[in-house]
Amino acid sequence: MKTINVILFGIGNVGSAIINQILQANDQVFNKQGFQINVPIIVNSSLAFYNSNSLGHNWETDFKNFSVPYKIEDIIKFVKHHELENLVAVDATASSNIVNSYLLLIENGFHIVAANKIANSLSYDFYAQLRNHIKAYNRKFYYSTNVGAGLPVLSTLRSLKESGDEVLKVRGVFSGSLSFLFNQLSEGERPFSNILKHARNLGYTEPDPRIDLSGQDVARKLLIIARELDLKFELEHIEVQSLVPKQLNGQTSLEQFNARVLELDCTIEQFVNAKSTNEVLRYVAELDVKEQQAKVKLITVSKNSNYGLLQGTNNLFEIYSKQYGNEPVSIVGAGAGREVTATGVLKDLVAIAQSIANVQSYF
Ligand SMILES: NC(=O)C1=CN([C@@H]2O[C@H](COP(=O)(O)OP(=O)(O)OC[C@H]3O[C@@H](n4cnc5c(N)ncnc54)[C@H](O)[C@@H]3O)[C@@H](O)[C@H]2O)C=CC1
Ligand SMILES: N[C@@H](CC=O)C(=O)O
Repeated sequence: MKTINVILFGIGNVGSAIINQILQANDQVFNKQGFQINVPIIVNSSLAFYNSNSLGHNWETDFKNFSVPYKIEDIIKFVKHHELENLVAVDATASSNIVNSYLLLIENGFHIVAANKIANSLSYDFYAQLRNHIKAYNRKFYYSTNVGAGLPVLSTLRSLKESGDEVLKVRGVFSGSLSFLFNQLSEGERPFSNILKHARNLGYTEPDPRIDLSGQDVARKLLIIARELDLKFELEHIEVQSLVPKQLNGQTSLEQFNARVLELDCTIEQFVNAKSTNEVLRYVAELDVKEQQAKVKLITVSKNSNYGLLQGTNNLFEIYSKQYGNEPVSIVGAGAGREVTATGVLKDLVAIAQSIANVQSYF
């Protein structure tokens, strides 16, 4: 039986769901494939809980009672002292702090699985350096949840490219929280700021929802798609329409933004008033590969269109390619949420575990 040792950075919405799904899957699924996943260390922004075997179902109490301040060097010292093998650092934070340690972790034997999009949306130089490091140290870097949460978007793009097809355009609704916000808004019951609060409580938005509202989260996803298609784009290449009111745009703290969130309603009201009754608002992204153009903007669509019919946190990815012609490959499904994202992270972990345990995967 092979053991995969996951060091989990971030125990919020996604991180906590990852732990619970691992604990459930080990006995029911993973052991039958010849491996199990242990989680000997979990950390948040300041504290770490160490357990050289693995967490139990009472991990939250253990964390509360026994976690201690840490530095990344302490994590590395611990795994070496306990001779832990098959190490995977899982980044379930929204912080660049851990990203700054990726290269050091790789040098110390860690594979990387990231829900955090920051690493893949920094400069192209870092994007290339990270991949060179992964190759040089014979590690794996998986990040399927960077685009579309648990949806098979990046794997579909990769398989089209590797089978010789040519992706010409990718467009759609790439934000789960903004999908939820605008399809709830079209119900006409509640103000935008109230729906935003609900989206945050449900774990759909980024820790700072301005990352969603400003279009930065969608721009990161579009950038990651562009780079998967070998376009050496920078974030600046992407034209982004921000929904954050100008007076709140970047000059305020998160606390000040939260205190003034009602001002968001006035901004959104202008867009609502400008559309016709049989239209709804959708926040869309579009990459034109040939024209090398990438845009993120708010548009109006017919209520009865495939965009207008999106519900919940559903994303829509339309992938236009040479072989598929005018009918795109379409991927629709939940684009945010702690459980679907954790499932996406587990898919990445299982891919690493299967390669270590020499398990034949059918896809
Ligand atoms: N929530 C969702 O539906 C999806 C989230 N993601 C990504 O997953 C990541 C986490 O999202 P959530 O769990 O919703 O956020 P969250 O705010 O619920 O959890 C973030 C966790 O990271 C910890 N953290 C912050 N800074 C840290 C640091 N320097 N070192 C270690 N831990 C640190 C926080 O203490 C918290 O436990 C984000 O990057 C997000 O973009 C990706 C797809 C979907
Ligand atoms: N905040 C993001 C989470 C998934 O990437 C979103 O709303 O899509």
